[in-house]
Amino acid sequence: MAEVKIEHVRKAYGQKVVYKDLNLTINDGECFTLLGPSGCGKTVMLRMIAGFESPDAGTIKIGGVMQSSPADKIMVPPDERSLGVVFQDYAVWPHMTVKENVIYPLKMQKVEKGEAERRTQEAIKNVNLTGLEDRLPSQLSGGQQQRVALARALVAEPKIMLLDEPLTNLDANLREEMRFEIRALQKRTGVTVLYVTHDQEIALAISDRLAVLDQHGNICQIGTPVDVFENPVNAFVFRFMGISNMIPVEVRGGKLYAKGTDELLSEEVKGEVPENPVLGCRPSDIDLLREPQPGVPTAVVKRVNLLGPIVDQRLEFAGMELRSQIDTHKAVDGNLIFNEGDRVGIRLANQLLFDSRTMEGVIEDA
Ligand SMILES: Nc1ncnc2c1ncn2[C@@H]1O[C@H](COP(=O)(O)OP(=O)(O)OP(=O)(O)O)[C@@H](O)[C@H]1O
Repeated sequence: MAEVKIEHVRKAYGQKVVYKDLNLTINDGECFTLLGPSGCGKTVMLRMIAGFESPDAGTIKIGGVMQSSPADKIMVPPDERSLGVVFQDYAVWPHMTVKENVIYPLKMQKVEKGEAERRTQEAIKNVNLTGLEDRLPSQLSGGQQQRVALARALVAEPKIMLLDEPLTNLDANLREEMRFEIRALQKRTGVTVLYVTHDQEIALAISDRLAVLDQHGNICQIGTPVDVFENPVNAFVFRFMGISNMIPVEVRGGKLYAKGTDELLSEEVKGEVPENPVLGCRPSDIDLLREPQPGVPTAVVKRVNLLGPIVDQRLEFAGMELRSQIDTHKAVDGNLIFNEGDRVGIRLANQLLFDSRTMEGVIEDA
């Protein structure tokens, strides 16, 4: 069993409280991601689980066994926690070949030579580097070097792998390939993976479950990728999961209007209305109508960008900018690529209402 259980953990550096009361369980054999903005405390959490840092209070158990408990003066050292760790800057040794890099932890553990050889070959095979054993890191691509780091972490047969943004320095294509490979590797070996990132695309792609942290180190939501994407608990989570439009709204006579206007967004209001409601919608949730129609909100096209498979169009609506994205084929078929200055009708395909006070803290992509 390699369940990680964190209970009532507190951690501060001087005045800076990173975690007030952290509670989190990572199940045996799952790929779990911590997703949150820069500085929210992801690395601190990994370092506490790994045993590089002690919590100020609370407990951390792995497989039911206490690892950190300041009240009981328990602090199991990192090398006795059965963990594999790959950090973003956890470089492989440049003067050693792939094989020498990977076998190194087993030499340190004084594992018998034959067994060390066998396990090294297996770890190299698991990360698809067979045939490159004798190369030096300088003769490998960035992605291959990261795979060496993964193999070196795997070879010691850890119960848990802790991965801290290991793909950040790779180019987009490699990142996509590697996240698929990490996922496949995790399924093949059954190792529990805790992955840390600020990149929601990676989190959605590789996780069985993920936790979204806000900038204060609070866990806003834990769920499957589909859960979190489709049913975000607040505006922060919604905005963190992708490009978003946030429209301040108000309810009058049971209908939903853009705030301070007569632009009718919906004939009915679904669910509870928060105190300061904002409506969240993705660029793909906005349907554009070629001709403005009575009773349908109208926007003015400000900028048109063909981004290959999608057309991204910026609209001015009720004094704010909205972003619409349509599949390029559909946009061409439906005559929905506009000119700057065109007036268009808009319909919203969903209705997620949030309290605007939960919008704080997301840094929008440009
Ligand atoms: N050793 C330390 N001493 C003082 N403050 C620290 C220390 N380590 C971390 N912090 C602070 O704790 C907070 C959380 O840091 P952490 O590195 O966990 O963030 P993160 O979520 O991993 O960010 P990023 O995505 O940028 O790596 C930050 O405000 C950081 O400045």
